[in-house]
This record gives sequence, C-alpha cells and structure tokens, in this order.
Amino acid sequence: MKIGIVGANGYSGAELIRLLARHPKAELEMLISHRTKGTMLTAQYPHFQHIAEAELEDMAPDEILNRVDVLFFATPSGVAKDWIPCFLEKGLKCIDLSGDFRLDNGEAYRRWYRREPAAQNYLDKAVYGLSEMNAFRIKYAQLIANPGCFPTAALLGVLPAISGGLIDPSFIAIDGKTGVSGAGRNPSLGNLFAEVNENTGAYKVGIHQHTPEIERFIKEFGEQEAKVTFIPHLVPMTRGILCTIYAPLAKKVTTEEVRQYYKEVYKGRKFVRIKPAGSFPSTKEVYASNYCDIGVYADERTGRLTIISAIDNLVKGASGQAVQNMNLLFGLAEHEGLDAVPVYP
Ligand SMILES: NC(=O)C1=CN([C@@H]2O[C@H](COP(=O)(O)OP(=O)(O)OC[C@H]3O[C@@H](n4cnc5c(N)ncnc54)[C@H](OP(=O)(O)O)[C@@H]3O)[C@@H](O)[C@H]2O)C=CC1
Ligand SMILES: CC(=O)N[C@@H](CCC(=O)OP(=O)(O)O)C(=O)O
Repeated sequence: MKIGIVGANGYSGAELIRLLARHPKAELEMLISHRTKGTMLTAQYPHFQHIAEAELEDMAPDEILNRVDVLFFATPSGVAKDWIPCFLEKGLKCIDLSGDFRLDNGEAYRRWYRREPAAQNYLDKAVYGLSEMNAFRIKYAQLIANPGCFPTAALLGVLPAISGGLIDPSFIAIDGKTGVSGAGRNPSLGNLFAEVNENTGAYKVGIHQHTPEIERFIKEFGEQEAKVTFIPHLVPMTRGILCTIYAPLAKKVTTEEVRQYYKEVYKGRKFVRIKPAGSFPSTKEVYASNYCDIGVYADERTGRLTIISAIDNLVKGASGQAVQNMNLLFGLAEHEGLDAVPVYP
C-alpha cells in the first residue's frame, strides 16, 4: 500500500512514519509539509537516518490522488475538513487524526472547536475509528475519523461499565492527565520546559473539545445519554495519557466481577489489557506502544466504581490507532506494524 501523510513533520505525522517504516505492507510514498517542504525528513527528525530518508513535499491534490492508496491527515483541526471532500469524491481512502469528522453535528463542532464545520454529507460519511468498538464499520469505511487521545482512553475505560449496566451514566467524572507531546510540535508559551517542568494544572476546564466526542460515543456504543465532567491536566512528562474515571455503581458488584466482565468484553482484543485485581496502570507500562491498560475498583464502602486507563497519546491515542484502522480498512491483521513492546523505563 502506498501511503501519503499530510502533516508529516508534526509529532503524530512522525509517529506514523516510525510505525509505517516497519509495517510489512506499507510503503511511505508521500510526506507532505508546507513550512518544511524541500527539506529532508532527517533534517527535522534525525532519528530517521537510514530508516526513512525521504524529502518533505508540498503537493496539489491531483498529484496526491495518483500516487497513494490511503492518505493520513496529521494536521490541526480545521485543515482536513477543507481538503478531504475532493479526495472522497475521487474514491481515495482517508484517515483523519484531527477532530474535524468526529462529531456528526456541525453545530456542536462550531461550538467546541470554534470553527466552521465540514458539510453534513461528509460528516455523515465518516466512521469513528475506535478500533475495538467499531471494527466492522471501519472495514467498510472510506473516511475514518480517528478518535482523540483523551476519548480513546476514556471510552475504552468507561464503555464496558455502561454497556454492562454497572454504573449510573448520569454522573461520570473523568480526570484526564496528559504529557506535553499532546500539544504538538508547534512551540507555545505554555509548553516551554520552564512552564511545564515541576508543574501540574488543569486546562480548558468546561470547554475541552473532547467532551462532546466522549458523550456522543457513550450514546452510540453504550446506548445511554450521559453528560460527563471531563477535566484534563497537563503533567510534566513527554508522552502518556492517564484517565481516572469515577461513577456511581448501579448495582452491587465486586471488583472481581467487574474485572471478569471487562475481560469478557475485550476478549480477543490484543491491544486492551485488563490489570490484575488491586493493580492499576501507569503511563510507562504502555509507553510508545499501542496498548490501552485498564484497572478497575468497585468500592463497596462508597458505592462507586473507579476505572483507570492508560495509553500513549501518540500511539493508541493517535498514530498507532490510525495504523490499526488502516489495517482493518485494507483487510490486514489488526496488529500489523504495531507489535512493539512498550519501552520501560
Ligand atoms: N499529539 C497528540 O498526542 C495527538 C494529536 N492528535 C491530532 O493530530 C493532529 C496533529 O497533531 P500533532 O502532530 O500533535 O501536531 P503538530 O503541530 O506537531 O503537527 C501539525 C502538522 O500539521 C501541518 N499543518 C499545520 N497547519 C497546516 C495547514 N493549514 N495545512 C496543512 N498542513 C498544516 C504542520 O506542518 P506544515 O505547517 O509544515 O504543513 C505539521 O506537520 C491534530 O489534529 C491533533 O489534534 C490526535 C491525538 C493525539
Ligand atoms: C496537551 C494538549 O494540549 N493536548 C491537546 C490534545 C488535543 C488533541 O490532540 O486533540 P484534537 O485532535 O481533538 O485536537 C488538548 O488537550 O487539546
């Protein structure tokens, strides 16, 4: 398969290159960047020396169409929605890592992303790429809306509890923590070492764009209306997302019963690992890998369930899941190119 990447010089673009450079069926055909066009990828990312020595290019849509079988958009929200319609009309398969096609309601996109949405017919065409929950539809998609990093961790964590009727969905609180690479490679004041190091704080309280995405897919996959309190925090690490999710138990269950139920839901799903009882994930356990690790605790004293999920934001939270979706889309084994063992320490 010939691969094109728009936004190849950003963090998630580079992570796509890292994974696809070792994918047995993928060939990196076209790496697109505007600001750094004409430079070598290794000038931006020296770790690719002798691995991916391509030049970064800037291309007109017509030239892209004839050269690739699938096009990834690793661009900020607001870009893919303008590019993708012309590729869809010509039959090209596209995987968008941004938020442009994750909400089916243009009004919600306008409110949370503060931009004009894509036309409704394109929003309707997009299939949400939460691989473990939507594999059947992903296989037949033309446009995949790859999930956001927090929604991936939050939904994989909370959906079994909802579909199993274990929790009351009217009060779900999600405390998210992320590493700084989640903000991308574009420099900004808030992401300077001196600002982030030895510091932790909440941001976008009440206005984070992943809130409606989490609520939408609780409804679609869990068949329950939910208004979630989602509060993200920036912590001084490079990679990783940890979501701690709290909800009232809807029935009397033990931690072991919840664990067994989660294991049943994710049976055969290689990238979701349920922790042993009394053990909870940390971001290092999944570092640079496509795993999502989940630990659960049913607190009989308070009548609440706590679910803790960990992913690497750039892999399962972005480029790894995008490759997993590409595998599904092209009828390949889901784990092709994604077998890397987490890096520890
Ligand atoms: N970082 C993460 O952990 C995650 C990121 N994502 C999503 O992935 C996408 C990329 O994020 P990330 O890699 O972090 O971002 P970066 O800022 O690191 O990279 C963004 C890329 O987009 C390109 N770009 C910027 N503006 C435009 C434009 N107007 N037209 C075309 N290309 C443009 C940039 O290159 P150039 O300007 O040279 O063209 C750059 O290559 C975002 O939508 C983000 O939300 C999703 C989940 C997790
Ligand atoms: C640390 C940090 O700033 N993280 C970003 C991650 C967002 C992201 O990548 O998501 P979209 O694809 O929805 O834009 C944030 O919380 O907004």
